[in-house]
Amino acid sequence: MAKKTKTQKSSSKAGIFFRLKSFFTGDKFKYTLGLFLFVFGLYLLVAFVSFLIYGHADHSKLDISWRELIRNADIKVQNKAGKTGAFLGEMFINRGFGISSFFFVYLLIIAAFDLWGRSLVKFSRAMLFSVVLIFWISIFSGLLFSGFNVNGFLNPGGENGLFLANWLSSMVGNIGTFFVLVCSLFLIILFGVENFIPWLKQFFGRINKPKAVIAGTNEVVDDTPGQVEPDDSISKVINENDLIETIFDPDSDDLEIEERLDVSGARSHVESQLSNASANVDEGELEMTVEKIEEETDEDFDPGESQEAYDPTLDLSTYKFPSIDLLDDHPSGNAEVSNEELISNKNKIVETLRHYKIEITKIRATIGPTITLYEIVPAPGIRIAKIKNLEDDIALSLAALGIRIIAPIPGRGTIGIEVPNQQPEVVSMRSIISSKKFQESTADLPVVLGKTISNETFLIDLTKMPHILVAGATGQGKSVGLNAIITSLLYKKHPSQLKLVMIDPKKVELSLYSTIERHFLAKLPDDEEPIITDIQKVKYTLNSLNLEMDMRYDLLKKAHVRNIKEYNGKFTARRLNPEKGHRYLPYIVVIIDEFADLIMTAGKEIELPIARIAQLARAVGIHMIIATQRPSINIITGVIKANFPTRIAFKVASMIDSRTILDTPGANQLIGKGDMLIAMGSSMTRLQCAFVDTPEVDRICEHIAGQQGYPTAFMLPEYVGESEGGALDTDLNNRDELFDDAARVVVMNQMGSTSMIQRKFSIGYNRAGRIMDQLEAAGIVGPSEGSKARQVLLQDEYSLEQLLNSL
Ligand SMILES: Nc1ncnc2c1ncn2[C@@H]1O[C@H](COP(=O)(O)OP(=O)(O)OP(=O)(O)O)[C@@H](O)[C@H]1O
Repeated sequence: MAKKTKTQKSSSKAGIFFRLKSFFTGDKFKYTLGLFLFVFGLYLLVAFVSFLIYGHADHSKLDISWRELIRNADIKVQNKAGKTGAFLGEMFINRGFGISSFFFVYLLIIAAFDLWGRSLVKFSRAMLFSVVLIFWISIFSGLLFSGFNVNGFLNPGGENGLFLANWLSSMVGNIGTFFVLVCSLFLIILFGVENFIPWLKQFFGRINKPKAVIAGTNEVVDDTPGQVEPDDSISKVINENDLIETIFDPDSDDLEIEERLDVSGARSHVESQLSNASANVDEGELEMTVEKIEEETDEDFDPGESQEAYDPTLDLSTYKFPSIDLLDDHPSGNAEVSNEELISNKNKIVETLRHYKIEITKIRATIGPTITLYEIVPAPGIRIAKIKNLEDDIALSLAALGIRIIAPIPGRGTIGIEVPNQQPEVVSMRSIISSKKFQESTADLPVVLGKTISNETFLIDLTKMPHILVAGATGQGKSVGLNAIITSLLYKKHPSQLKLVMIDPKKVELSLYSTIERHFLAKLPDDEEPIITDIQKVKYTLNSLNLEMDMRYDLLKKAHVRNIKEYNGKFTARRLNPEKGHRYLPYIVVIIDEFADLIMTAGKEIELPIARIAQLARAVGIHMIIATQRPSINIITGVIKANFPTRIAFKVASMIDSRTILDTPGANQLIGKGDMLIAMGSSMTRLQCAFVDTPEVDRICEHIAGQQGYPTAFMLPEYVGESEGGALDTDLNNRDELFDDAARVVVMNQMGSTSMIQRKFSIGYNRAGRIMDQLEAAGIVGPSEGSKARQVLLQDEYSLEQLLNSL
């Protein structure tokens, strides 16, 4: 009996304790305290500002004894916060820390918002820096105003500041105190201001940047954009954005070559060279100079050097980036378009148009790697649609395939006729990897695809795309295109920064990358093959990527950041604690080569996880590139299309296919062998895709695989298929031994997240999922809400303990 009473007493004590605890950790208390701090902060602000304005007038009153001040209502002060305000101003500002006391107002207000669950800044950090700044400013002001009061009453450093300043200068002298203050200010900025170091580096980099010297001359040119006048010395050089335009007079056979020099781009002129392989050709009255543009390259470029060394790369600190020598220089020279070809094409275009009574005032040709763009300016009054309709007639008269009319060319006020060159140029991967644009790119996931019609290297940042759909009939360059994308990434990214998920139902296309498994590939824990070829495994992998995405979102939320870049920035600045589950997040690029096979076999089971990744994964650094030979509407469904804003089309069989992929005709008129169109939003660009052959890819993979790698491939979270996971253990008599602890964690954090349980207890996803189901069955959390955390149904630990006792 006595024992029972004792137990009852102790359980009622525990009850009071829990009730008190849950009151002080409960929302009501937080909101009330928050309100109190906020109002007090505002009051203090009014008191301080009034003190600065009216302190002079109130000063004499503050000498009266405090008891008298309280008792005698006739004693009035001008401070808008009354006598208390005047007193607080005197205590905080004059006797305390001077004007830096305003930081107390700041701290009160951010503390209030923190309690209301709307963190303006991280409180502990703000607190630390405020305290440091309070001391710094008060000492500085104490030193500056030592010996006199502003306005006869104000002590800007406060008594504490004055005391510390006096003490410091007695120890190290006024000069020493000044140095101490300057050094400490530097440290405050160093630790307090994000990105201060990169800014500093950039600043010193700018000061130290050597002046560039034009090759072969002694001329020194400042490397600042827009500074160089187009004088004789630079008119000989041309950068990669410059192009040679051939301007024709439509009525004569004369050919006038014009060099268009981009003055704004002149800074790169000094490093680039135009090889003036000039040839004068006499053809009757025609005199013509043919010039070849050589795009600037830097064969000595070692991508390894351009990488900023930062923490995650230290895992494999000896990793050497592939060198440019692993790539071949597929010799085909530059665009070999003869003058005869240019003139004959021009004549045929003009004649065909004349035949249909279309007069033109100007015609201009721009020679690209595989096609030449003839731009025409029609005479006034000619309808554009009329020219557009002549596509087939012009193709017939030129006896060439792949003619495309762009009417009008956006932003140029001309009509473009793209005519394939008789001898197309192969754009080697080597030439574009060594291009200045790629080398100097600061994009997070830079991808060089090839060259535009004006011989510019075309570079995209995959993080901005953010997912790409690639289509093209068989043999038109799709696989080469995918290899070009992967190669670009491998040349710029360290294994710690990038992971590739390779899905290849055709089993042959991506198999050559299996050797870089331990460096760049990601797979499911129980997968043997790093390249996923089996449909069932593809389903699991895509679902697992969804889980990875959800886990990454949880981490981003915990870190109060919006995207992977900010998250990794914070992580590398050591502002996120790995013990709390934070980790460096590599970008994940998912590559699917033959998407049609997957959709035909598994339909929605494939389409839905892909669509979900495509909709949500951009912010967490997961990007997808999916390729198909069969761009029909049952493969590229509306859902897929809506979520893949960037689409690449190699030559396709029909106009319908072109419409399916690009929403417009055009891809059916391409000439194959890497000739492609890339649509990004409303803009469309024709490119010659870079060519990278299988032996080159092999060499790159060998180079990477020969180096020290991680012990395994990057492991994606374990995913249990519905068939296996259907019989989840929700029998509460058979609870997991971590059930009680997991319940406490969930209630304490008020967050029903499986990945949180997984992290806290270092258990696999399956077990964490099972515990979550048991928590649901016990009524502790609500049902699953997809990617969102589940609702927690118990508000405090006291109710939880009661429930656990009753189970
Ligand atoms: N960018 C390019 N430059 C020059 N030639 C190219 C280019 N791309 C592809 N080719 C040529 O076309 C051939 C077929 O290319 P690729 O293997 O990429 O086609 P595909 O579209 O992937 O075909 P499939 O769908 O059957 O795999 C290559 O072997 C090469 O000879």
